[in-house]
Amino acid sequence: MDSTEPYQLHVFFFPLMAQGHLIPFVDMARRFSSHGVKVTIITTPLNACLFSNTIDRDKQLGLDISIQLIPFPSEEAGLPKGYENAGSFPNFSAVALKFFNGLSFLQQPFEELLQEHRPDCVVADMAFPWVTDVSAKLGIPSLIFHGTCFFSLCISDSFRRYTPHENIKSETDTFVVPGLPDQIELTRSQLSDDLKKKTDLSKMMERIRESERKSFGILVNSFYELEPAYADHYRTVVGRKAWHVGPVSLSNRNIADKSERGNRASINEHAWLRWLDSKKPNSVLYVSFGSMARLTATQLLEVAMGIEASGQSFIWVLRLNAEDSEQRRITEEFEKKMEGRGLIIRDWAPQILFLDHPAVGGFLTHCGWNSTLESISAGVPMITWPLFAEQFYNEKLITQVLKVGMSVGTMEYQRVGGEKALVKREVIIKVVEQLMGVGEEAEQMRSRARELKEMAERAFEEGGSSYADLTALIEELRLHPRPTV
Ligand SMILES: O=c1ccn([C@@H]2O[C@H](COP(=O)(O)OP(=O)(O)O[C@H]3O[C@H](CO)[C@@H](O)[C@H](O)[C@H]3O)[C@@H](O)[C@H]2O)c(=O)[nH]1
Repeated sequence: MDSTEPYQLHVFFFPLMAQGHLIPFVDMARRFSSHGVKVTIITTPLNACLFSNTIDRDKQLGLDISIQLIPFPSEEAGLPKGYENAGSFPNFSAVALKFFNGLSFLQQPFEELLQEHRPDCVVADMAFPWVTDVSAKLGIPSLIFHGTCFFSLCISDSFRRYTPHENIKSETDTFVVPGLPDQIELTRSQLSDDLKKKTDLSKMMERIRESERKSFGILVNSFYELEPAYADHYRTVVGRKAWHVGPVSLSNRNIADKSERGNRASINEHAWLRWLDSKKPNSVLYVSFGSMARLTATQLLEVAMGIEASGQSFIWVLRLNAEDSEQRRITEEFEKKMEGRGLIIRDWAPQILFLDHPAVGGFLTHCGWNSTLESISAGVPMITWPLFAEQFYNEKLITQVLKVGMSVGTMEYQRVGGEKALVKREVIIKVVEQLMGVGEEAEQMRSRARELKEMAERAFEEGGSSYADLTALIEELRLHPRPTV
């Protein structure tokens, strides 16, 4: 190598096997690679199939990026063969503990890869808290990725620090989350059980925090201008070193990468594009609950009836339970009735292409952070319907801080795959009409959403805050002592 050339860093990326984590991880890895870093993504065979075409295209463009496979420990974890991704299980709640416990079996193959390749840095999902120690043994710095925004990381920190929820008797009384830049209120009913009592998952969260403290820092898929008060709060009050590198979905520049992102879409591109092209700007509502959630038959019916009565054109991405004939019947009948006015997509949609289409004017979302940030990056206001994880926190950022969304008003934390709370059709009709209508509030939201889109693009481009943070991180890693051999 020419001695004037900067040293080429080698970074391992190790995502959790769940679409909400795998997708931003792959985007992030590709982003590092486009900055001249040699990148290796570590995952299991069935997860690799979900993005290997994209990586092959990057390689053809000359990027130094590759995938290293390790076996998924189905047998050791007591899980059926052929399921390697959290979103592929019909009822993830029922197997979540086995799945997370099973992740520890990945430690040995991961350690062997580290020994063999000695990368300069590891970016690991928070779900692998052992990575920090394993890497430190070899003198390799590790960065942790949570998948969510600064805002929600700050709320989680406040719960740990002040435990405000422990002094509240009622599940439905609101309380203020202490110590934050804004007055954010939640109810106990919106919190996960793992926060309210000691469970195996809450013990795992303890290990995650410990590994965070020992790590080199945190990577965040967000941009500074979106949540400046929370980015500052996280760095100064929570006290973690953090780099914001998002919105990482903007790493996908061409149609092939966008349409195959995370999976192969289950609808032909010409069919949906022709359909959306035939619609007026901002006239279509996009409805999706992410990669994990499955609504009950009763809830599906309420959504269907609500959308029908609202008179709104729509695209609805459905994730059904294969064995539930009632779900199939309801949605098939609805699909027939709505022909022309609505497009129903089963399993997987090219979400970022939909959100980017000028006809899409609103997104009914479960507030997963990726969907939220993708909607913001596309300038699309949201209807918020949080279900689980940190989605109730994200909802507050959307509706209260950024003011680019309206809530359906759900109050109850759900288990993944077992959604029970019922949002009635009347509520759906009202909020759809409000967001997609011509009122002043909706107009202001659309205008704020457009501003955020521009800010997101600027942050990601050369000269922007996310670009600068990534460049600074790469420089800092270059100065870090090389791993021990
Ligand atoms: O048909 C689909 C469905 C989903 N997606 C993509 O899949 C991702 C889904 O991620 P997200 O919106 O964050 O939802 P979940 O899959 O539910 O994500 C989990 O992980 C996130 C990151 O930690 C958390 O914010 C969520 O609460 C948690 O449920 C997004 O990139 C979507 O664009 C598609 O492309 N097509």
